[in-house]
Amino acid sequence: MENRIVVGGALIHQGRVLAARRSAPPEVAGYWEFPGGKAEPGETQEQALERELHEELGVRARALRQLPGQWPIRAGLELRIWAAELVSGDPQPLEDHSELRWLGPTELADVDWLEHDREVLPHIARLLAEPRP
Ligand SMILES: Nc1nc2c([nH]c(=O)n2[C@H]2C[C@H](O)[C@@H](COP(=O)(O)OP(=O)(O)OP(=O)(O)O)O2)c(=O)[nH]1
Repeated sequence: MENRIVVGGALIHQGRVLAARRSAPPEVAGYWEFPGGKAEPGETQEQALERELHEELGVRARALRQLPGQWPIRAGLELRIWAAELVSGDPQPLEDHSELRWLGPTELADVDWLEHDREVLPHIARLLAEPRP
């Protein structure tokens, strides 16, 4: 069976990134992640990410680029993390999350990330340091 991709979105807005605290399932509940989910068959990663961010947070977002790294989660499931930008809306924890936090460049280590997500934090720190238009 082909690997199914889980896309996590590092949603960036005004120099901060959104972290989301999972509410389920029990093995990951309480940990912080980049909101997202599984790509459906036929969907690109960008489409999956934009759909998931709309479903989970109620916002419109645009996928920007994939960050380095890919992590097997379990058999047949692999995580990729993308940078995304907020197009419109104010993120709300509509599904899967109990809490949301915008983190600035010096706050990235302030939440208890899922272990794979922790690995992309240096890339996120660099993105947040880029000058904004
Ligand atoms: N969404 C997301 N999942 C992550 C991240 N890091 C990480 O290890 N995971 C794991 C947790 C879950 O086991 C799996 C993703 O499942 P999910 O529950 O978000 O996917 P989904 O929304 O499509 O779920 P479902 O429709 O099948 O219920 O990947 C991350 O940054 N974002």
